[in-house]
Amino acid sequence: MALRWGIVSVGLISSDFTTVLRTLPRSEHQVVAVAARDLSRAEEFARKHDIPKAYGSYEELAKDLNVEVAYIGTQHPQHKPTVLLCLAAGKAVLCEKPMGVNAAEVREMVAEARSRGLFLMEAIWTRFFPAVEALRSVLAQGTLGDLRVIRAEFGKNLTNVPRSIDWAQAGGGLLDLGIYCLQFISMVFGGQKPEKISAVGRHYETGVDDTVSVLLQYPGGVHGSFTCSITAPLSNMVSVSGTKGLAQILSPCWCPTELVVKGEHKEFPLPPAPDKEFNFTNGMGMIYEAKHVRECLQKGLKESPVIPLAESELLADILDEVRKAIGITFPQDKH
Ligand SMILES: NC(=O)C1=CN([C@@H]2O[C@H](COP(=O)(O)OP(=O)(O)OC[C@H]3O[C@@H](n4cnc5c(N)ncnc54)[C@H](OP(=O)(O)O)[C@@H]3O)[C@@H](O)[C@H]2O)C=CC1
Ligand SMILES: O=C1OC[C@@H](O)[C@@H](O)[C@@H]1O
Repeated sequence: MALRWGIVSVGLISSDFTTVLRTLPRSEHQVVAVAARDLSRAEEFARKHDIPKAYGSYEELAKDLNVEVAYIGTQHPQHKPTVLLCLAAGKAVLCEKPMGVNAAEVREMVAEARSRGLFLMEAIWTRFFPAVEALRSVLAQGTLGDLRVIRAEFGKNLTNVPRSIDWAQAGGGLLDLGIYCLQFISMVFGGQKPEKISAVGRHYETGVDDTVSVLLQYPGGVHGSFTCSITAPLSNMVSVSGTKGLAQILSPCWCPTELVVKGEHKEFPLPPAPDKEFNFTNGMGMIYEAKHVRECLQKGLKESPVIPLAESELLADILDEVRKAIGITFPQDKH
């Protein structure tokens, strides 16, 4: 039975995700509706992607009984209201990262999903790439020995991307790029709560975070560190080091296809996407999370075992602490 998707908002990532869904067998995934704040834009998107139903409001899509799961592709501050809207209408939800602007928002969404017995997942698509699955396998086999340190970097000049420098839209590197680094560190250290968090960083002229470095001490004398930046290019790699060796996820670490383990290079090419256009790097890699959502729903799961809701809450808690440490507050923090 095909999983019936509704796409909420017609922006850049929504276009990429819809493109990916339409490469999948129609017997497994179908995009049945799309909604935007403006009907004409929704209709244009529907024409581009051959979607049967277009709405001029998210509310109308939420009421569409033919939609089983909503994909939330709005900008950060609009994630919570649209997630809550779709949950209230009984939809399963896949929400783009970061699911919330802060931990309070994430917890509100998680509580709502749990109270309604509905599936909710944060689209940390990185965790579903074969290269990252291979890293998890290497770690589980003890190939690196006793872990000592993990480092991650993600920096690119995003000052030409309006939402990235817009304080009102919760811009900056931490929520947008830093979350990728942090989720690697948290994954490697088993979703444990760090014992100590410290951070230094600079603000961009619009009040969002520009470049931030974070140090995280975990139980057992191990630690992780990351740097994210919206103005300076960084290596965009992840390294995991233990007493028996080093593993590296090569750039682009947030959507990787290459893993190096103790010097041995392994490639995990994306599925072919002939004549498909994407707005973002390795967009075809969203196929993995899309398949995962369907697998979860077929099993009757209410959350992903790969990116559990408690992990989304933990990531948000840590990012809150980092923002507080470097003096970045958003309007949502005042509630
Ligand atoms: N997984 C990944 O690889 C990626 C994830 N993302 C995530 O996806 C989300 C969207 O990013 P992206 O597609 O670049 O965003 P866009 O700039 O394309 O905006 C997405 C949608 O947000 C709505 N929107 C835009 N501006 C405003 C505003 N000021 N107030 C209210 N709503 C607004 C619009 O919805 P409407 O269409 O209804 O008008 C727009 O289409 C982000 O949270 C980002 O973190 C982004 C890129 C890659
Ligand atoms: O998640 C994303 O992918 C990498 C960057 O383009 C970032 O802005 C985007 O949100």
